[in-house]
Amino acid sequence: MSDVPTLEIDHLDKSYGSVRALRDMTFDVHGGEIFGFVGSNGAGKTTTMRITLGVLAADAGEVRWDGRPVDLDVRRRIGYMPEERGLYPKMKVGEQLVYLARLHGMSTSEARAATEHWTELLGVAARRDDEVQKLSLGNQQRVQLAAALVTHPEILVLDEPFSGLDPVAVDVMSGVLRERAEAGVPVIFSSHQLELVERLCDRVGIIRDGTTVAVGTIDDLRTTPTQRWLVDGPPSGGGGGVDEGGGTGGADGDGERAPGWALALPGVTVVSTDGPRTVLELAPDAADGAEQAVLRAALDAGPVREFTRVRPSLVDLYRDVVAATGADDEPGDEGDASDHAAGGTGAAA
Ligand SMILES: Nc1ncnc2c1ncn2[C@@H]1O[C@H](COP(=O)(O)OP(=O)(O)OP(=O)(O)O)[C@@H](O)[C@H]1O
Repeated sequence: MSDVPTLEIDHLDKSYGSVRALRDMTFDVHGGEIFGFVGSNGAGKTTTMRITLGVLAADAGEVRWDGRPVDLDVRRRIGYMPEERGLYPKMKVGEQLVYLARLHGMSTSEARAATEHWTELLGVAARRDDEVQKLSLGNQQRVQLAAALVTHPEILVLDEPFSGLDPVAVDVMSGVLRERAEAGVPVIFSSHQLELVERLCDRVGIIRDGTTVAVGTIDDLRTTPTQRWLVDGPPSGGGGGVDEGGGTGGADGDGERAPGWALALPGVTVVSTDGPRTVLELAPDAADGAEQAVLRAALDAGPVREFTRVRPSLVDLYRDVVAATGADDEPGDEGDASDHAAGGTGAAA
Protein backbone atom coordinates (compact mmCIF):
# COMPACT_ATOMS: atom_id res chain seq x y z
CA MET A 1 0.00 0.00 0.00
CA SER A 2 3.06 2.26 0.04
CA ASP A 3 2.15 3.95 -3.26
CA VAL A 4 -1.41 4.67 -2.13
CA PRO A 5 -1.97 8.05 -0.48
CA THR A 6 -2.61 7.50 3.18
CA LEU A 7 -4.19 9.52 5.95
CA GLU A 8 -2.03 8.98 9.02
CA ILE A 9 -3.26 9.73 12.49
CA ASP A 10 0.00 9.72 14.39
CA HIS A 11 0.20 9.63 18.19
CA LEU A 12 -2.45 12.25 18.90
CA ASP A 13 -2.91 13.50 22.43
CA LYS A 14 -5.72 15.80 23.48
CA SER A 15 -7.08 16.92 26.83
CA TYR A 16 -10.06 19.12 27.61
CA GLY A 17 -9.02 20.55 30.95
CA SER A 18 -8.60 17.56 33.19
CA VAL A 19 -10.32 15.17 30.74
CA ARG A 20 -7.79 13.20 28.72
CA ALA A 21 -9.76 12.63 25.51
CA LEU A 22 -6.98 11.15 23.36
CA ARG A 23 -3.80 9.40 24.33
CA ASP A 24 -1.44 8.23 21.65
CA MET A 25 -4.25 7.79 19.12
CA THR A 26 -2.63 6.16 16.10
CA PHE A 27 -3.96 4.50 12.93
CA ASP A 28 -3.99 5.10 9.22
CA VAL A 29 -6.49 4.93 6.41
CA HIS A 30 -5.42 4.21 2.84
CA GLY A 31 -6.84 5.73 -0.28
CA GLY A 32 -9.58 3.46 -1.57
CA GLU A 33 -10.54 1.85 1.70
CA ILE A 34 -13.45 2.28 4.05
CA PHE A 35 -12.33 2.45 7.64
CA GLY A 36 -14.82 2.03 10.47
CA PHE A 37 -14.08 3.79 13.68
CA VAL A 38 -15.85 2.22 16.64
CA GLY A 39 -15.72 2.75 20.38
CA SER A 40 -17.82 3.49 23.42
CA ASN A 41 -19.52 6.83 24.00
CA GLY A 42 -16.81 9.29 24.91
CA ALA A 43 -13.98 7.10 23.59
CA GLY A 44 -12.60 9.93 21.46
CA LYS A 45 -13.94 9.40 17.93
CA THR A 46 -15.31 12.88 17.38
CA THR A 47 -12.24 14.47 18.93
CA THR A 48 -10.00 12.53 16.52
CA MET A 49 -12.12 13.55 13.56
CA ARG A 50 -12.17 17.20 14.57
CA ILE A 51 -8.40 17.23 14.89
CA THR A 52 -8.13 15.61 11.46
CA LEU A 53 -10.31 18.38 10.10
CA GLY A 54 -8.27 21.04 11.85
CA VAL A 55 -11.24 22.49 13.71
CA LEU A 56 -9.51 21.39 16.91
CA ALA A 57 -5.80 21.40 17.69
CA ALA A 58 -4.02 18.37 19.16
CA ASP A 59 -1.80 18.81 22.21
CA ALA A 60 0.68 16.47 20.60
CA GLY A 61 0.95 14.28 17.53
CA GLU A 62 0.26 14.92 13.89
CA VAL A 63 -2.14 14.14 11.06
CA ARG A 64 -0.54 13.54 7.65
CA TRP A 65 -1.93 13.04 4.19
CA ASP A 66 0.30 11.45 1.57
CA GLY A 67 3.31 11.83 3.87
CA ARG A 68 2.87 15.53 4.63
CA PRO A 69 1.27 17.27 7.60
CA VAL A 70 -2.32 18.20 6.86
CA ASP A 71 -2.40 21.93 6.19
CA LEU A 72 -5.18 24.30 5.19
CA ASP A 73 -4.92 23.28 1.56
CA VAL A 74 -5.43 19.57 2.37
CA ARG A 75 -8.19 20.39 4.83
CA ARG A 76 -10.13 22.08 2.06
CA ARG A 77 -10.03 18.76 0.22
CA ILE A 78 -11.61 16.81 3.07
CA GLY A 79 -15.33 16.17 2.97
CA TYR A 80 -16.60 16.25 6.53
CA MET A 81 -19.91 15.27 8.04
CA PRO A 82 -19.90 16.61 11.59
CA GLU A 83 -21.72 14.84 14.38
CA GLU A 84 -23.67 17.97 15.21
CA ARG A 85 -24.56 18.28 11.49
CA GLY A 86 -24.47 21.87 10.39
CA LEU A 87 -26.83 22.78 7.61
CA TYR A 88 -28.71 26.06 7.58
CA PRO A 89 -32.27 24.96 8.40
CA LYS A 90 -34.02 27.80 6.55
CA MET A 91 -31.97 27.59 3.40
CA LYS A 92 -33.21 25.54 0.46
CA VAL A 93 -31.39 22.26 -0.12
CA GLY A 94 -30.13 23.11 -3.61
CA GLU A 95 -29.13 26.68 -2.77
CA GLN A 96 -27.25 25.46 0.27
CA LEU A 97 -25.24 22.89 -1.63
CA VAL A 98 -24.41 25.33 -4.41
CA TYR A 99 -23.39 27.89 -1.76
CA LEU A 100 -21.06 25.41 -0.03
CA ALA A 101 -19.49 24.39 -3.31
CA ARG A 102 -19.01 28.04 -4.30
CA LEU A 103 -17.32 28.67 -0.92
CA HIS A 104 -14.83 26.01 -1.95
CA GLY A 105 -14.01 27.93 -5.10
CA MET A 106 -16.13 26.06 -7.62
CA SER A 107 -17.75 28.01 -10.43
CA THR A 108 -21.53 28.42 -10.32
CA SER A 109 -22.03 25.93 -13.15
CA GLU A 110 -19.70 23.36 -11.54
CA ALA A 111 -21.44 23.85 -8.20
CA ARG A 112 -24.87 23.36 -9.79
CA ALA A 113 -23.74 20.25 -11.67
CA ALA A 114 -22.25 18.74 -8.50
CA THR A 115 -25.42 19.59 -6.56
CA GLU A 116 -27.59 17.89 -9.18
CA HIS A 117 -25.31 14.86 -9.28
CA TRP A 118 -25.19 14.23 -5.54
CA THR A 119 -28.80 15.02 -4.78
CA GLU A 120 -29.83 12.58 -7.49
CA LEU A 121 -27.46 9.87 -6.27
CA LEU A 122 -28.61 10.31 -2.69
CA GLY A 123 -32.30 10.34 -3.58
CA VAL A 124 -33.12 13.91 -2.54
CA ALA A 125 -33.24 15.58 -5.96
CA ALA A 126 -36.99 16.18 -5.61
CA ARG A 127 -36.34 18.15 -2.42
CA ARG A 128 -33.84 20.63 -3.86
CA ASP A 129 -36.32 23.51 -3.61
CA ASP A 130 -37.40 22.71 -0.05
CA GLU A 131 -35.97 24.28 3.05
CA VAL A 132 -33.69 21.84 4.89
CA GLN A 133 -35.84 22.10 8.03
CA LYS A 134 -38.85 20.74 6.12
CA LEU A 135 -37.08 17.46 5.38
CA SER A 136 -37.24 14.39 7.59
CA LEU A 137 -34.13 13.80 9.69
CA GLY A 138 -33.02 10.96 7.43
CA ASN A 139 -33.34 13.13 4.32
CA GLN A 140 -31.50 15.95 6.10
CA GLN A 141 -28.75 13.46 6.69
CA ARG A 142 -28.65 12.57 3.00
CA VAL A 143 -28.30 16.28 2.27
CA GLN A 144 -25.57 16.48 4.88
CA LEU A 145 -23.68 13.75 3.04
CA ALA A 146 -24.26 15.60 -0.23
CA ALA A 147 -22.73 18.66 1.47
CA ALA A 148 -19.65 16.61 2.34
CA LEU A 149 -19.40 15.32 -1.25
CA VAL A 150 -20.32 18.32 -3.33
CA THR A 151 -16.78 19.69 -3.38
CA HIS A 152 -15.34 16.46 -4.83
CA PRO A 153 -13.25 15.76 -1.71
CA GLU A 154 -10.15 13.59 -1.79
CA ILE A 155 -10.77 12.34 1.74
CA LEU A 156 -14.08 11.65 3.51
CA VAL A 157 -14.43 11.92 7.29
CA LEU A 158 -17.95 11.16 8.50
CA ASP A 159 -19.09 11.26 12.10
CA GLU A 160 -21.91 8.75 12.58
CA PRO A 161 -23.33 9.16 9.09
CA PHE A 162 -25.68 6.19 9.49
CA SER A 163 -27.30 6.99 12.81
CA GLY A 164 -31.06 7.21 12.55
CA LEU A 165 -31.28 6.17 8.90
CA ASP A 166 -33.88 3.73 7.62
CA PRO A 167 -32.60 0.58 5.87
CA VAL A 168 -33.09 2.02 2.39
CA ALA A 169 -31.15 5.15 3.30
CA VAL A 170 -28.43 2.97 4.84
CA ASP A 171 -28.15 1.11 1.53
CA VAL A 172 -28.03 4.34 -0.46
CA MET A 173 -25.37 5.81 1.78
CA SER A 174 -23.35 2.57 1.86
CA GLY A 175 -23.41 2.44 -1.93
CA VAL A 176 -22.16 6.02 -2.19
CA LEU A 177 -19.33 5.40 0.27
CA ARG A 178 -18.30 2.22 -1.54
CA GLU A 179 -18.35 4.04 -4.87
CA ARG A 180 -16.18 6.86 -3.44
CA ALA A 181 -13.71 4.34 -2.00
CA GLU A 182 -13.51 2.59 -5.35
CA ALA A 183 -12.64 5.97 -6.86
CA GLY A 184 -9.59 6.02 -4.54
CA VAL A 185 -10.95 8.16 -1.70
CA PRO A 186 -10.14 7.05 1.84
CA VAL A 187 -13.40 6.93 3.76
CA ILE A 188 -13.38 7.03 7.54
CA PHE A 189 -16.59 6.94 9.48
CA SER A 190 -17.61 6.39 13.07
CA SER A 191 -20.57 4.28 14.02
CA HIS A 192 -22.13 2.29 16.82
CA GLN A 193 -23.87 0.05 14.26
CA LEU A 194 -21.37 -2.76 14.38
CA GLU A 195 -23.11 -5.09 11.92
CA LEU A 196 -23.06 -2.32 9.36
CA VAL A 197 -19.40 -1.58 10.05
CA GLU A 198 -18.59 -5.26 9.65
CA ARG A 199 -20.46 -5.43 6.35
CA LEU A 200 -19.12 -2.25 4.83
CA CYS A 201 -15.61 -1.63 6.09
CA ASP A 202 -12.33 -2.89 4.72
CA ARG A 203 -10.68 -2.27 8.08
CA VAL A 204 -11.84 -1.35 11.53
CA GLY A 205 -10.31 0.52 14.43
CA ILE A 206 -11.66 -0.20 17.89
CA ILE A 207 -10.87 2.55 20.34
CA ARG A 208 -11.22 2.87 24.05
CA ASP A 209 -10.33 5.71 26.39
CA GLY A 210 -8.79 7.77 23.62
CA THR A 211 -6.51 5.12 22.20
CA THR A 212 -6.72 2.37 19.57
CA VAL A 213 -6.95 -1.05 21.13
CA ALA A 214 -7.33 -3.03 17.89
CA VAL A 215 -6.93 -2.15 14.21
CA GLY A 216 -7.24 -4.39 11.19
CA THR A 217 -9.54 -6.23 8.86
CA ILE A 218 -12.27 -8.19 10.59
CA ASP A 219 -10.32 -11.34 9.68
CA ASP A 220 -7.15 -9.88 11.26
CA LEU A 221 -9.06 -9.16 14.43
CA ARG A 222 -10.53 -12.66 14.40
CA THR A 223 -7.12 -14.23 14.77
CA THR A 224 -7.52 -16.50 17.73
CA PRO A 225 -5.83 -19.74 18.74
CA THR A 226 -9.17 -21.39 19.46
CA GLN A 227 -11.83 -22.69 17.10
CA ARG A 228 -15.52 -22.72 17.78
CA TRP A 229 -17.99 -25.05 16.08
CA LEU A 230 -21.74 -25.02 16.04
CA VAL A 231 -23.56 -28.36 16.06
CA ASP A 232 -27.28 -28.37 15.36
CA GLY A 233 -27.93 -31.91 16.41
CA PRO A 234 -28.69 -34.10 19.38
CA PRO A 235 -29.83 -31.98 22.32
CA SER A 236 -29.16 -32.88 25.92
CA GLY A 237 -32.06 -35.31 25.98
CA GLY A 238 -30.74 -37.15 22.92
CA GLY A 239 -27.26 -37.81 24.17
CA GLY A 240 -27.41 -38.08 27.91
CA GLY A 241 -27.44 -34.46 29.08
CA VAL A 242 -25.46 -33.25 32.03
CA ASP A 243 -26.50 -30.34 34.23
CA GLU A 244 -24.44 -27.20 34.17
CA GLY A 245 -21.28 -27.71 36.14
CA GLY A 246 -21.89 -31.45 36.25
CA GLY A 247 -19.55 -32.45 33.44
CA THR A 248 -16.08 -31.79 32.16
CA GLY A 249 -16.98 -29.13 29.67
CA GLY A 250 -19.45 -26.89 31.49
CA ALA A 251 -22.47 -25.25 29.89
CA ASP A 252 -23.84 -21.83 29.17
CA GLY A 253 -24.96 -19.36 31.78
CA ASP A 254 -28.66 -19.96 31.18
CA GLY A 255 -28.52 -23.24 33.01
CA GLU A 256 -29.38 -25.20 29.83
CA ARG A 257 -28.04 -28.71 29.95
CA ALA A 258 -25.10 -29.38 27.69
CA PRO A 259 -25.40 -32.62 25.71
CA GLY A 260 -23.50 -35.50 27.21
CA TRP A 261 -21.92 -36.51 23.87
CA ALA A 262 -20.14 -33.14 23.87
CA LEU A 263 -19.12 -33.14 27.49
CA ALA A 264 -17.42 -36.49 27.08
CA LEU A 265 -15.01 -35.18 24.43
CA PRO A 266 -11.47 -34.49 25.64
CA GLY A 267 -10.07 -31.02 24.87
CA VAL A 268 -13.53 -29.69 24.01
CA THR A 269 -15.43 -27.08 26.01
CA VAL A 270 -19.15 -26.44 25.65
CA VAL A 271 -19.54 -22.69 25.21
CA SER A 272 -23.32 -22.54 24.96
CA THR A 273 -26.38 -24.69 24.49
CA ASP A 274 -29.62 -23.49 22.97
CA GLY A 275 -31.98 -26.44 22.55
CA PRO A 276 -30.41 -28.60 19.83
CA ARG A 277 -27.76 -25.99 18.98
CA THR A 278 -24.51 -26.45 20.84
CA VAL A 279 -21.39 -24.33 20.41
CA LEU A 280 -18.12 -26.00 21.32
CA GLU A 281 -14.62 -24.66 21.57
CA LEU A 282 -11.59 -26.78 20.71
CA ALA A 283 -8.50 -26.42 22.87
CA PRO A 284 -5.84 -24.13 21.35
CA ASP A 285 -3.51 -27.11 20.86
CA ALA A 286 -6.18 -29.30 19.20
CA ALA A 287 -4.82 -31.45 16.38
CA ASP A 288 -5.80 -30.75 12.77
CA GLY A 289 -9.14 -32.37 12.12
CA ALA A 290 -10.09 -32.49 15.81
CA GLU A 291 -13.50 -31.17 14.83
CA GLN A 292 -14.17 -34.48 13.03
CA ALA A 293 -14.21 -36.21 16.41
CA VAL A 294 -16.85 -33.71 17.52
CA LEU A 295 -18.94 -34.44 14.46
CA ARG A 296 -18.60 -38.22 14.92
CA ALA A 297 -19.62 -37.97 18.58
CA ALA A 298 -22.66 -35.91 17.67
CA LEU A 299 -23.67 -38.32 14.87
CA ASP A 300 -23.32 -41.25 17.24
CA ALA A 301 -25.85 -39.56 19.50
CA GLY A 302 -28.36 -38.65 16.80
CA PRO A 303 -28.93 -36.81 13.50
CA VAL A 304 -26.89 -33.65 12.83
CA ARG A 305 -28.59 -30.94 10.78
CA GLU A 306 -25.77 -28.38 10.74
CA PHE A 307 -22.08 -28.43 11.58
CA THR A 308 -20.42 -25.07 11.04
CA ARG A 309 -17.28 -23.21 12.07
CA VAL A 310 -18.35 -20.22 14.14
CA ARG A 311 -16.45 -17.06 13.42
CA PRO A 312 -16.73 -14.16 15.82
CA SER A 313 -18.68 -11.16 14.60
CA LEU A 314 -17.46 -7.61 15.11
CA VAL A 315 -19.83 -7.39 18.07
CA ASP A 316 -18.06 -10.36 19.68
CA LEU A 317 -14.63 -8.95 18.84
CA TYR A 318 -15.65 -5.57 20.20
CA ARG A 319 -16.87 -7.15 23.40
CA ASP A 320 -13.69 -9.19 23.79
CA VAL A 321 -11.39 -6.24 23.15
CA VAL A 322 -13.30 -3.71 25.19
CA ALA A 323 -14.05 -6.12 28.02
CA ALA A 324 -10.42 -7.23 28.09
CA THR A 325 -9.38 -3.63 28.58
CA GLY A 326 -12.01 -3.07 31.26
CA ALA A 327 -14.54 -0.76 29.57
CA ASP A 328 -17.74 -0.19 31.45
CA ASP A 329 -20.02 0.60 28.56
CA GLU A 330 -20.31 -0.23 24.89
CA PRO A 331 -22.01 0.96 21.74
CA GLY A 332 -25.69 0.72 22.34
CA ASP A 333 -27.83 2.46 19.76
CA GLU A 334 -29.91 0.61 17.20
CA GLY A 335 -29.92 -2.38 19.55
CA ASP A 336 -27.23 -4.00 17.44
CA ALA A 337 -24.89 -5.15 20.17
CA SER A 338 -27.62 -6.90 22.10
CA ASP A 339 -28.73 -8.76 18.99
CA HIS A 340 -25.70 -10.96 19.49
CA ALA A 341 -25.89 -11.39 23.18
CA ALA A 342 -27.04 -15.00 23.31
CA GLY A 343 -24.17 -17.11 24.43
CA GLY A 344 -21.58 -14.76 22.93
CA THR A 345 -21.12 -17.32 20.22
CA GLY A 346 -20.80 -15.03 17.23
CA ALA A 347 -22.11 -15.48 13.73
CA ALA A 348 -21.60 -18.61 11.77
CA ALA A 349 -19.55 -17.90 8.65
N1 LIG B 1 -15.66 20.38 24.22
C1 LIG B 1 -15.39 19.51 25.19
N2 LIG B 1 -15.11 19.92 26.44
C2 LIG B 1 -14.80 19.04 27.42
N3 LIG B 1 -14.76 17.70 27.26
C3 LIG B 1 -15.04 17.23 26.02
C4 LIG B 1 -15.37 18.11 24.93
N4 LIG B 1 -15.58 17.35 23.83
C5 LIG B 1 -15.41 16.06 24.22
N5 LIG B 1 -15.08 15.99 25.52
C6 LIG B 1 -14.76 14.76 26.30
O1 LIG B 1 -13.73 14.09 25.60
C7 LIG B 1 -13.96 12.67 25.60
C8 LIG B 1 -14.05 12.18 24.16
O2 LIG B 1 -15.25 12.68 23.58
P1 LIG B 1 -15.64 12.44 22.05
O3 LIG B 1 -16.82 13.30 21.75
O4 LIG B 1 -14.43 12.60 21.20
O5 LIG B 1 -16.05 10.90 22.10
P2 LIG B 1 -16.85 10.02 21.01
O6 LIG B 1 -16.11 8.73 20.91
O7 LIG B 1 -17.08 10.78 19.76
O8 LIG B 1 -18.22 9.75 21.77
P3 LIG B 1 -19.72 9.46 21.19
O9 LIG B 1 -19.72 8.07 20.67
O10 LIG B 1 -20.55 9.58 22.42
O11 LIG B 1 -20.02 10.50 20.16
C9 LIG B 1 -15.22 12.46 26.43
O12 LIG B 1 -14.82 12.20 27.75
C10 LIG B 1 -15.93 13.80 26.34
O13 LIG B 1 -16.73 14.02 27.48
